[in-house]
Amino acid sequence: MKDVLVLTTGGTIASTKTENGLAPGLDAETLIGYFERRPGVNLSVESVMSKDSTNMQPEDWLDLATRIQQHHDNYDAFIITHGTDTMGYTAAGLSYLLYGFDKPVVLTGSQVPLGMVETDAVRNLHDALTFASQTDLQGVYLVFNGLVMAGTRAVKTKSKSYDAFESINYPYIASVSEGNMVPLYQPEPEEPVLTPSISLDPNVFVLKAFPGLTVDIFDYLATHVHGVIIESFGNGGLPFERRNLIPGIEKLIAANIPVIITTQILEEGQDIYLYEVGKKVADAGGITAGDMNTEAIVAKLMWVLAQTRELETVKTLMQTPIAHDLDFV
Ligand SMILES: NC(=O)C[C@H](N)C(=O)O
Repeated sequence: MKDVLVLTTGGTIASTKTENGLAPGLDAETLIGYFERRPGVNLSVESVMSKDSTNMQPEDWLDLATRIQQHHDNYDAFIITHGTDTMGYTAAGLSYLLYGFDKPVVLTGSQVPLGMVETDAVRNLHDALTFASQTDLQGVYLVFNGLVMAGTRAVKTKSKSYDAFESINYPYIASVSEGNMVPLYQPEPEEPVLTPSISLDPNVFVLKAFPGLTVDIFDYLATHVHGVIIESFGNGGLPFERRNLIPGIEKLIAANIPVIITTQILEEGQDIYLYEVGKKVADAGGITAGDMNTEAIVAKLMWVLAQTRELETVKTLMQTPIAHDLDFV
């Protein structure tokens, strides 16, 4: 018998029409009624919160991770129903917070609420249950529209279609349909090298570069945040002519604030030394995030900063592959 705990958090999957637009309203017992009963699977449910995932913040990831850790011995697998808008962030956040967790944790949700004829929720619930109850894999995964993705690699790329999520820079783990799972990729086992830690420092900032960005924003960042993520251009470049941003990076490093460099380009990661515009960023102390996505970098940096603010250690941890988040830097 497999004991599976469903944790509900809200999202479109649990939403109903209100005079203010769609909002979560479906209670956990009603939601669990939509799962089909399967021989050998015992389902329990716990309502954690009832939020549009837009309102979910790092404290909510901590709440979920703590509960899952507390329930570790009582269940074989966990399913979290969640809004799609920030599900990629929560999946990444839980991947770090539950570092070394030896059971599957599966997030799912829907683009159309349960109870509407065209809903994708029933399918996603069934598929999440199929994967959660059949897989031998451990750690955090996201199941959507028949595909299973690593929690650190799932990015929402469509705002309305059923195939809302893509696995970025990493193969899909499995496909799921009508109770059957077809494994597509066996993730490399990762040697546990770190101590698990359920803590976060949410004091980070994501800065998206654009032509015309001026360096003065760095003065504010240097005195207000503990870590900065810059979504640079292309392979990791930032301008060094006219509105030169390089002194801004140097200022942050001098203030002991790590500067993580990622790219606005969704696929294929970056190669920071390929161009002069990237090498200057690296020489100024920018820490390349390789092929990690922004969702994973945000969550990882919060997790790392809660453990250390020592720049070299932050760099080492950020560039250590965790939960399949990173293939190269
Ligand atoms: N499809 C969804 O779930 C979107 C919703 N706004 C949410 O993230 O909660």
